[in-house]
Amino acid sequence: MLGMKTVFITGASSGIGFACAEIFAREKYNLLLASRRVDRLHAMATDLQNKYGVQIHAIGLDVRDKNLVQKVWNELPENWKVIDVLINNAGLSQGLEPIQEGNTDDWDRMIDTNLKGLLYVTRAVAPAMQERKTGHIINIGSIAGKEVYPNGNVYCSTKHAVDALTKAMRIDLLPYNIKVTSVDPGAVETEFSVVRFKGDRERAKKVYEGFTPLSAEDVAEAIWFAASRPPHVNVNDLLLMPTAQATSTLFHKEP
Ligand SMILES: NC(=O)C1=CN([C@@H]2O[C@H](COP(=O)(O)OP(=O)(O)OC[C@H]3O[C@@H](n4cnc5c(N)ncnc54)[C@H](OP(=O)(O)O)[C@@H]3O)[C@@H](O)[C@H]2O)C=CC1
Ligand SMILES: CC(=O)[C@H](N)C(=O)O
Repeated sequence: MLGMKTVFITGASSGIGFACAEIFAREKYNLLLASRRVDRLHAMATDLQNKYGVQIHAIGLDVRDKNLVQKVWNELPENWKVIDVLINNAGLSQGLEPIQEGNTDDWDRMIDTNLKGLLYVTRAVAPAMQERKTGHIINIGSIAGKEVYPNGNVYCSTKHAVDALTKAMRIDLLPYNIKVTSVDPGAVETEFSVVRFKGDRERAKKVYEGFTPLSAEDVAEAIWFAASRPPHVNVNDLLLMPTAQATSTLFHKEP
C-alpha cells in the first residue's frame, strides 16, 4: 500500500464501476471494490492484480443496509481505510411507468440505493478523509439529475437529490481539503437497462438502437479526468452525453 493511492468504488461488479476499476488499476491505484455480487469482484480482482500488480480488496456490500455499511467499514483492515478517492457509483433504476402506475417497491429500491446508499457510504468514509485533511468524493449523478423525462419520475428525483447532495457535501467538506465532484452521464450501455426492465433483455436492447450510446469506459475516463486534476483544481460537475442525445427525453423512445 505504501506510496500508492487507494480508490473505493461502489457498484464495481458491472458497468461504470467495473470500468473504473480497470482504469484506476492502470493508473496504479489500489482498489477497494464493493457490490453485492462479490463473486464477480473476486474474478475481476484476480485479472486486474495479474495485469497491473495493484492490491485489491473486494467486499460484499449492499449499500442499502445502513448497519452493514458501517460494520463492513469498521471491520476493514486499517490500511484499507486510507481512501484517497471514493466513487459513489452503486445505483439503478427500476421500471419506467408514469407516477400514477408506479410500483412503490421499485420506488423504495431506487431511493434506498441511489440516495440513502450513497449517504451511508459517504458517512462511513468521510470522517477518515476529514481526519487526514485530504480526499476526493465522486458521486455518479446523471443527466436525469439535471432534466426529467417521461416516466422517469422517481429515478430522476434520486439523481436530482445526488446533484443537490454533491453541492452540499462540497460546502461541508471544503474546510478539510476534500474535493467533491459529480459526473453525470447520458445514456450508457451497461446492465443498467436490463436491471431497469427486470431481465427483459429485448426491451433493454431497444433503448440503445438507432444511436451510439456512451460506453462504461467513456464515463470511467471522465471520472479519471476529474480524479487526476492537480490539487488546486476541482471538477464540480461533469456532464457527458452521447452526441446523438440532445436531451434526456431523447433517451427514451418509448411512448
Ligand atoms: N447506464 C446509464 O445509462 C447511466 C447510469 N448512471 C448511473 O451510473 C451508476 C452505475 O450504473 P451502470 O454501471 O450503468 O449500471 P450497472 O447495472 O451495470 O451497474 C450497477 C452497479 O451497481 C451495483 N449495485 C446496485 N445495487 C446495489 C446495492 N444495493 N448495493 C451495492 N451495489 C449495488 C451493482 O452491483 P451488484 O448488483 O453486484 O450489487 C453494479 O455493480 C448508477 O448510479 C446509475 O444510476 C447514470 C447515468 C446513465
Ligand atoms: C441517463 C440515466 O441516468 C439513465 N440511463 C436513465 O435512463 O435515465
